Amino acid sequence: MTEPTPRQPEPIPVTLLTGFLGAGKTTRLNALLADPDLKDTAVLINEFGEIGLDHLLVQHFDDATVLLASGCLCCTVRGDLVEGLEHLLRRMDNGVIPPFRRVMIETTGLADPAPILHVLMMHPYLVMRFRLAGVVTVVDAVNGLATLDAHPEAVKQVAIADRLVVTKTDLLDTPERQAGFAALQARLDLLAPGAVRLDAAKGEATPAALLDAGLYDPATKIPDVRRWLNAEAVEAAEAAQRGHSHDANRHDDRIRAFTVATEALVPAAALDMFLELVRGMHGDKLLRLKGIVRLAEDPARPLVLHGVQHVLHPPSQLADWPDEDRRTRLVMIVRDVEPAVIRRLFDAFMGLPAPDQPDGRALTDNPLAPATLRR
Ligand SMILES: Nc1nc2c(ncn2[C@@H]2O[C@H](COP(=O)(O)OP(=O)(O)OP(=O)(O)O)[C@@H](O)[C@H]2O)c(=O)[nH]1
Repeated sequence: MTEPTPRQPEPIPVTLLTGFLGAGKTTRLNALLADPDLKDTAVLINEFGEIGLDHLLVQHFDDATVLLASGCLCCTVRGDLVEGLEHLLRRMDNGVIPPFRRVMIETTGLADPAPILHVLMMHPYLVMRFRLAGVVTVVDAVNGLATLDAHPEAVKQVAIADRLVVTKTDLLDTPERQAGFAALQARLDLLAPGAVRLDAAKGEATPAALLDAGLYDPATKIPDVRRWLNAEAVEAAEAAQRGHSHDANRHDDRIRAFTVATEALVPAAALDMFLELVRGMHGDKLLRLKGIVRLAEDPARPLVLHGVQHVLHPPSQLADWPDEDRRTRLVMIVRDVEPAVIRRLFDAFMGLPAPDQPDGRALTDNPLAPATLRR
């Protein structure tokens, strides 16, 4: 008789809380952790900010709190993060700390969030035990505009957000500040059209609104693709931007959010080649990719894609389509690359080459190209 395979525990949702220096991350974290529903949350903090976590909460979460080294940028943080997450799991699995139901990671204000997301997407063990529940970016209503102008990392933090929390709107007490805030809102529309925006001062940044930005509806555990992709908002923003000229000197004007959609079935090999090429040629410019794909080989079970720069989360398949919309839809956020270039590439791999374009010709006239693409 064969031993029953032990059931894999449900992956634990992880929320990444980011935002520029002084934007209000720790204040938000404190407010969230005060909610009784979040009492079994483990917290990883990149460094303690000036106001720190509320004293009682630090005590309360002491066993489940890991203070990461204060080295703030990219690679140095990766090892600490892996170690921090493994440490938490080990202590939970051994019964040293009570089980936690979610993890929140607060980055430093200067952090590029991509390497942190990479850990959650490609670590062979952690990827099985944790799932990304979303990126929450905090933006200061008063200083946000100047910060976006001066700091490309702040632009990136905003561009990859699933949720944007605007703080300090209570300080918009002069016409200048109000005008600055209106300009900030326009920038956020352009940079992160798919991110739901919440005003902290109006009490909108509730745990429910912030913490479950992942694919699965937390209440029903059913995938909610429409809400997760929010492709409609990205399409609407793209339409609104069409025809506008851009000042190429501004960091965020080089960022574009766009969608690629098709009714056609997508052959797995064509999708693989498309993704390989996009990651190979434009990986560092691909800030974020989310998508759902109707595979030719298995059209009834949609494939879910999620990537940040060169790194793609191992794709997963849903048991069924969650709603009537069965189109393949990809939402991409790119920097310094024209959406048209990516779209042409997608069409070329889908067997819809544009013969007047070098991209299309290179694929269709190339004797080494797969037979399905040759004319
Ligand atoms: N008026 C007002 N002040 C706020 C709000 N949110 C945060 N603050 C204040 O802004 C300052 C910075 O907030 P923090 O929560 O420390 O910001 P942070 O992003 O964690 O800062 P760093 O850790 O330095 O990156 C603190 O003095 C907060 O009290 C808000 O919505 N309104």
